[in-house]
Amino acid sequence: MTRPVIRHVPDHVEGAITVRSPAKINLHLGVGARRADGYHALTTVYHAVGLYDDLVVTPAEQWKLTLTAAGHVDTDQVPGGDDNIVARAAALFAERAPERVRGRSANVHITKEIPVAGGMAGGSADAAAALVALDRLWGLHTSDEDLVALAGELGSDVPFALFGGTALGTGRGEVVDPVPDEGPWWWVVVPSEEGLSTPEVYAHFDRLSPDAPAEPAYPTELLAALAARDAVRLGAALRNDLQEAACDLRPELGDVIAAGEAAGAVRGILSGSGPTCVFLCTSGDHARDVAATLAADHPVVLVANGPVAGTHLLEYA
Ligand SMILES: C[C@@](CO)(OP(=O)(O)O)[C@H](O)COP(=O)(O)OP(=O)(O)OC[C@H]1O[C@@H](n2ccc(N)nc2=O)[C@H](O)[C@@H]1O
Ligand SMILES: Nc1ncnc2c1ncn2[C@@H]1O[C@H](COP(=O)(O)OP(=O)(O)O)[C@@H](O)[C@H]1O
Repeated sequence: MTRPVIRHVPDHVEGAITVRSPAKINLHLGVGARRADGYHALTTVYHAVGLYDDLVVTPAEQWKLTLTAAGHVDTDQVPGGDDNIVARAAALFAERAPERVRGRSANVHITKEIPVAGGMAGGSADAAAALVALDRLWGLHTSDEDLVALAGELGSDVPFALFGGTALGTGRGEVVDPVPDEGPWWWVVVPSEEGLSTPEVYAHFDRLSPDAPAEPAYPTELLAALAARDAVRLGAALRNDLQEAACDLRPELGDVIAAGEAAGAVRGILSGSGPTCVFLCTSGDHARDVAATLAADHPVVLVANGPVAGTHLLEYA
């Protein structure tokens, strides 16, 4: 581990613990051919931005999961039972450390700001927060290395939520190496009312790109632009190999990207598998100007900066 991934979380807490996890965008999403295990080889540059989900976790006799959300979040799309990725995180601990988890449960309340099925890894953020909070609440003392490994079992994007910042993702996205990035970069975020399914976008990518290379494109110029702290250069280097497939499934996304660029953004790009579109701006004021223009035609327009911290503690009792 090149640096601690979880900031300021004590090893063990007795009462309630509130853990925060950020959304991500992909500054570079190089997608290779589908592998034998069904996943696609990726070379991606993850970037954590300031939209967050918070989990409040308290000890309880029986498991209970509740949810509240910002107005732009479609909570109907979030499963309440065993399919919720937070419940899957708890089940994974129970499977790996049955004698230590036996007899323990928790109440988990999620406060969601990250759009659901939006390509911003909101579920992954919740999973990362749950791993950290339940580990502390149940006194499991899981090492950072093991938490990252468990995160990778829950989803390809989950390890990055633990790291935050800006990082290179390889493998199927679960191998995370932090990249120096002093930022700040300013983004306008335009979610869609209806989410897009990540597997469907990857499947459509396969149809459109039957000859995708085994080795995805490497982001040499993008990493240089980050180091140079040059927004125009960074804008030109943004790349998302899933964008064509997502825009083919949802043609209106091309119009959203064009509208943001017409409003003066340095560059617009799809976030992950979409449908959220993000727009690079040169400053906070510039982002607010672009957001104000876009807000005339789009019901939800947010401003966020990055890079921000990965999963971290807000408070505990
Ligand atoms: C596209 C990306 C880009 O960062 O993000 P989102 O748009 O979902 O946020 C990720 O690759 C999504 O990661 P995540 O959402 O964790 O995916 P997983 O749960 O691991 O996998 C869900 C499904 O996505 C497809 N999948 C995922 C990762 C990958 N490298 N290749 C794939 O083909 C597979 O069909 C898999 O069954
Ligand atoms: N805690 C959770 N928050 C959001 N979605 C969840 C959660 N648990 C399970 N899901 C499921 O995961 C799917 C993908 O959600 P999400 O992580 O928000 O999007 P994306 O993969 O596009 O970044 C949702 O459609 C939902 O069915």
